[in-house]
Amino acid sequence: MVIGDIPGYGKGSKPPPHRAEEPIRLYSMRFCPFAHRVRLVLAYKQLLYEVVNIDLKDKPDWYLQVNPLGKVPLLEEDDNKRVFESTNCAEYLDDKFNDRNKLLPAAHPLQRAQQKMMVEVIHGKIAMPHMQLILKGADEQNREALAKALDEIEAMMVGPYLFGDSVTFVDLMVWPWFERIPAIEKFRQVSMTSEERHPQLTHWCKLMREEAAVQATSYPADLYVDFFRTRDFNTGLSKH
Ligand SMILES: N[C@@H](CCC(=O)N[C@@H](CS)C(=O)NCC(=O)O)C(=O)O
Repeated sequence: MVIGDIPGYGKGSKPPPHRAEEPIRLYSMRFCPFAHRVRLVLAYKQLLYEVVNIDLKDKPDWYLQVNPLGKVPLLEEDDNKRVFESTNCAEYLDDKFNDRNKLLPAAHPLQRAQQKMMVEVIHGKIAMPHMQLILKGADEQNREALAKALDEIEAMMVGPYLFGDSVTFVDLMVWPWFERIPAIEKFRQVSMTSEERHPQLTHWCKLMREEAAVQATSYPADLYVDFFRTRDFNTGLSKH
């Protein structure tokens, strides 16, 4: 697969016709961590799907009819069923294809709720406040703040995986940000994590990299670095 060369549909384009052989379509942007969540679930469930990348800087008018918010990810099935919001897409796929690699326990409403809360806490603690700041320009204070947030996440871990002894919804929903840490370290030439300080998270990252779904959806650090170089961190926009 040539990841670096898939074009995004921009203004003036026409919506591509559905392909019968891939009944699920994912509207995406190659480097979007929220879309990455959905790619992980699709791969974990071993589902066939088609990707339509949208040029978020120059969105086609037709995409605003697909998603009134104009955001990716969005799932669309051949019968025009549409689902957006990444965690909603993940839960939808998990429930619809509930005979394959279940992520959220069907019979445990409290555990389902706990997993969803854990995703929000982890994402809220690392992604927005600290990783974004370090991407804009790392300083020692930002790095220590991220390390402290990782201390708290490590303290929340229940097993070798984030919510127990096997992959769950939580692992797949937060992995996109952890996959980007080595790339951010390379881009800003900083060290954000260490095995000494976060042994359990380091071990979890190793386990996650062994997962087939992670391998099928992961990009090399250099590809992220190339993307970061094109990005305007004040507006959040990039050429992709
Ligand atoms: N809460 C949304 C966030 C999705 C999101 O922010 N996607 C970004 C790309 S990474 C986007 O579509 N940005 C374009 C825009 O906001 O117009 C989700 O979880 O799906």
